[in-house]
Amino acid sequence: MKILSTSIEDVKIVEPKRFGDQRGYFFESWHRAKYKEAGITSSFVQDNCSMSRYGTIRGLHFQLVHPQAKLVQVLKGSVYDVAVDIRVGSPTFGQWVGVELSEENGRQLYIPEGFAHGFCVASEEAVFSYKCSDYYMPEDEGGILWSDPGIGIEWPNVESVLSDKDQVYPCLADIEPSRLPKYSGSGGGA
Ligand SMILES: Cc1cn([C@H]2C[C@H](O)[C@@H](COP(=O)(O)OP(=O)(O)O[C@H]3O[C@H](C)C(=O)[C@H](O)[C@H]3O)O2)c(=O)[nH]c1=O
Repeated sequence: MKILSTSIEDVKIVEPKRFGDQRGYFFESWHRAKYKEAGITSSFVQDNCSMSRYGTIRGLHFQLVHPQAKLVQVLKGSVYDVAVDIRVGSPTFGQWVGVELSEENGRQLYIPEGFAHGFCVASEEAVFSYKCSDYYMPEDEGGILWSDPGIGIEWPNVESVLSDKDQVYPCLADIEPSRLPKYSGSGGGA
């Protein structure tokens, strides 16, 4: 397994070792001891899976009181995956990381607590699978507009297919700081 840094400390790209043979391929998608040794110490409690068609954008979502660190990957297809640092007080507050995740590149992205997360589907369909370090709490969910000009995410040029709620989230600058997670120093789970 390889761990790659990104422009935001604590957001890591993980490249699990893939074993290919005449049947196809195998890789370990999670291994607590090996990931801990690599600095990813979150204890995940919920796995999610979604399938989305070309052009879908899901996000930017976060939970406030029950923040979720995530280990995300694409099992089929390809997405442009984005993590935005929304931790009040963070030196990289408002900055974002975008990474292509695909079945082909086999990459995972580790996103610590305190980030807004979203992705855009660049293939005909994408099956997106991820681990969360806290349970889904709909009443605790917040969101930021995917096209927030103050963040300036460079999404790939695709039609944007969004849920009703994802179309009306506020921009980061319009959210009360008390409604955003707080920065508690680097190493938030990574
Ligand atoms: C997230 C979630 C959703 N649901 C139910 C609630 C809705 O009836 C349905 C679809 O939910 P939603 O439209 O919020 O799904 P996404 O837009 O894929 O949300 C996710 O999108 C971005 C990319 C994320 O990182 C979050 O994990 C999550 O917010 O699944 C559940 O039952 N459990 C869950 O954990």
